[in-house]
Amino acid sequence: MTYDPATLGQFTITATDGAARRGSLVTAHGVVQTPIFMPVGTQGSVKALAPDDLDAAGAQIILGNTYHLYLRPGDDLLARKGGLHRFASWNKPILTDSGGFQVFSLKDIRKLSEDGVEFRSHHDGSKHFFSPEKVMSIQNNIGSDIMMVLDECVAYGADYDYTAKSLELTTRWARRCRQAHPRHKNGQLLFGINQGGFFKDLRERSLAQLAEIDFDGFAIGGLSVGESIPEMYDMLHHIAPLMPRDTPRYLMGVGTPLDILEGISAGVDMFDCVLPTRNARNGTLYTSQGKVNIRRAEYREDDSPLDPLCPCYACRTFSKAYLRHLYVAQELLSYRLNSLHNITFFLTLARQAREAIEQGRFAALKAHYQDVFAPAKD
Ligand SMILES: CNc1nc2c(CCc3ccc(C(F)(F)F)cc3)c3[nH]c(N)nc(=O)c3cc2[nH]1
Ligand SMILES: [Zn+2]
Repeated sequence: MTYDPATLGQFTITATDGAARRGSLVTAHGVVQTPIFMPVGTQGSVKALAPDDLDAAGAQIILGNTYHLYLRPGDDLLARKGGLHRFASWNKPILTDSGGFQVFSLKDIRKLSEDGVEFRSHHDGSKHFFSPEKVMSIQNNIGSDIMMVLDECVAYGADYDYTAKSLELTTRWARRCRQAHPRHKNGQLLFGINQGGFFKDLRERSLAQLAEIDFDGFAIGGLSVGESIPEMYDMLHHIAPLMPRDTPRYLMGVGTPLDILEGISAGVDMFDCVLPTRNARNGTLYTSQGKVNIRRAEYREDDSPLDPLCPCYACRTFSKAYLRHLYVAQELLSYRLNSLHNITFFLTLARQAREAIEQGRFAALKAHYQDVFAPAKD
């Protein structure tokens, strides 16, 4: 790819509406417009969708995972194939998570030390070790445009002392990642990850420590880990405004349409979530009129499109009755069409947010969707 080292990593805010920001981030594989939703492609593919589907849906950047890609096909193989962009024929930006969260989600098959984390592969039980330097090397081999530092995402409910110790380790690891990956080496940006659990003073301490390190952006980690919505929103609104203003803010693993709009209202710029593709596979579809469970018998003879306002191929071409049939018949086409629709919905939501911020009507957009997705009044 060709990029201009002078502008690489530049984040420009072109409009604000309250704390919400409309911006753009220069990466080696193109400029990313924010606020943005990033489809999750754990193993180098957004499940059931091909790059041309993602292009058609308006995806600007996809996510990959160090943990999964290291285990299979192997970051050394990816390096030999010219990196993940070429291997997966995706020529737009890629962000890779460091693998920290995935390893810590493996529960007891891992051991934590100052130097890193030892874990067993969920494929064959073989032993592996991730140090900050190792995950930087893996992400170099993957060739992602945005790399994440190795961090410890403490479990929901971790006590103050454990959380305080953990954030210090995460900061030391962040420094080692920075040292291992010189600024913008082969066009790759590096984001720090804020931790500190649900303790506001620890969150501020983590942020103060990370802000001293030269990062291209900052993520909020340790949320969407099983806490209640009010707990997540409370911490989100506390910490987001305290993060550096002139670099992107990424809220990891969030979230539902309403969570994303809440995050944008707090000043967050980047989001990722597995919901669109995961829920597509269980028939839960997001539409401009609310959630539709395509399995329901009421759609058996429904000739109307899934979402009359949606421009996606599934909504332009098929009826609810057919989409329901595919799901019930467990046809593979059901995964593809439902995933295409849900990804289009989340990307459209982000585009509508960008336009609303430019026009100073973000609060109205948020209120509209709060009505659309209000919990069913029983
Ligand atoms: C769902 N909740 C959640 N997800 C979280 C994630 C994963 C985000 C992610 C990134 C890439 C992929 C890929 F599959 F597309 F690759 C999948 C998921 C976190 N990641 C790190 N590093 N620290 C955190 O503290 C953290 C907290 C997280 N809460
Ligand atoms: Zn659609």
